[in-house]
Amino acid sequence: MLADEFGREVTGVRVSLTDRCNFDCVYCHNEGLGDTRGPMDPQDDEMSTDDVVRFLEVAAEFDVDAVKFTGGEPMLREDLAEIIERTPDQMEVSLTTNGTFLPGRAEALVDAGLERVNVSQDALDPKDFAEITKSGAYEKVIEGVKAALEAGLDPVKLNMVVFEHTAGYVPRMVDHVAENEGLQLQLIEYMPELTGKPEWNVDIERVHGWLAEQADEIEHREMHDRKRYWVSNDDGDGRGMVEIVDPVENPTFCANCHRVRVTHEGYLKGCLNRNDDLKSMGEMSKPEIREAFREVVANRVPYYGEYMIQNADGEWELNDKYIGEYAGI
Ligand SMILES: Nc1nc2c(ncn2[C@@H]2O[C@H](COP(=O)(O)OP(=O)(O)OP(=O)(O)O)[C@@H](O)[C@H]2O)c(=O)[nH]1
Ligand SMILES: C[S@@+](CC[C@H](N)C(=O)[O-])C[C@H]1O[C@@H](n2cnc3c(N)ncnc32)[C@H](O)[C@@H]1O
Ligand code: SF4
Ligand code: SF4
Repeated sequence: MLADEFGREVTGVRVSLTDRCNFDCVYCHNEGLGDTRGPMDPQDDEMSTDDVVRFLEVAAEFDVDAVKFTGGEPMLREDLAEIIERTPDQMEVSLTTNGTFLPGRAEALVDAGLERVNVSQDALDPKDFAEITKSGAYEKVIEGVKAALEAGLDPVKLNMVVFEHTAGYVPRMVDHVAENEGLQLQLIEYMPELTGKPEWNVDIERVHGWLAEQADEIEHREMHDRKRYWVSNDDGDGRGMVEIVDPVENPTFCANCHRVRVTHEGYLKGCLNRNDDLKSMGEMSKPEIREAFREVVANRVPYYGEYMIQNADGEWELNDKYIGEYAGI
């Protein structure tokens, strides 16, 4: 297994299969690569099925045991089932999707080897949903969640970004997962770095505080040291798990970051928040990909805590050490 100089072993990879999307969510960071707006048809810049599989085979050689497929909207890839089918057996396969294409396709993905799915659902109301996603596909997403549960995906996590437009929904979403078996809720701290709208920020500590009051039990997940709150519904006959993903200015989160990313164009990337460490796999052979993977892992640094450090006033700023060396400025 490969580890960086901060002792962070790389156990997972996060592969973006496309930057195309049928939604236009107001907050979207597109995995650190900007805009998803553009043509819906397959694009020449996307990794081919063979490119994705070749990379996964190399990652498996380094004992990587989990892959997350994401995007853009990964289900726009017609070859998704084939990619999953050809993913090395040792890897747990999960998918993050907006859910609209799950109806009619969830079962085939499970047959191919998909084990878990996260579906982005930021509201429980079609009007609010449309405002956030710029799409009227609310019913399709609800159908998608149902299809995922019926296909046996376990758990089905609902992803909700907590920001100005959604913060008021948190209690209803928590009840919703407590009342519906098979669902879990993942509350994602809004990342303003990549959207340029700091005014939408919500203090995630307040959400932690509220959940701590509601919870029967609190756990820590190994990945990112994320907190998980187990909450019962009002009638006491249902219980749901709520996980908080709170990476912003959180050195503990970064210290427990064990994944390398791959962009849809086949660039290896050591950190979501950085684009100055990209390494193209282009036409590389397997031995060359092995070398590139080693190099990207070796150059990984915890973003908050090393790449960005706190000054005397407690503000985060770029560590001088990386100016020029990585940041290219
Ligand atoms: N900054 C940062 N954000 C992350 C990281 N991992 C997840 N996130 C945020 O959380 C969002 C949701 O992640 P998902 O793809 O649903 O899944 P996950 O939380 O990574 O993994 P699972 O919970 O195991 O399914 C991502 O799109 C990011 O916004 C990370 O390592 N760094
Ligand atoms: C980029 S999307 C790609 C997968 C798929 N299209 C979807 O929406 O689930 C992956 C996740 O990133 C989250 N996300 C996007 N922009 C974000 C931001 N600015 N802050 C926090 N999370 C964000 C979304 O909510 C979604 O759950
Ligand atoms: S569905 Fe996912 S990729 Fe598409 S715009 Fe929304 S968050 Fe971004
Ligand atoms: S180092 Fe920190 S910001 Fe970068 S991907 Fe890992 S957890 Fe996210």
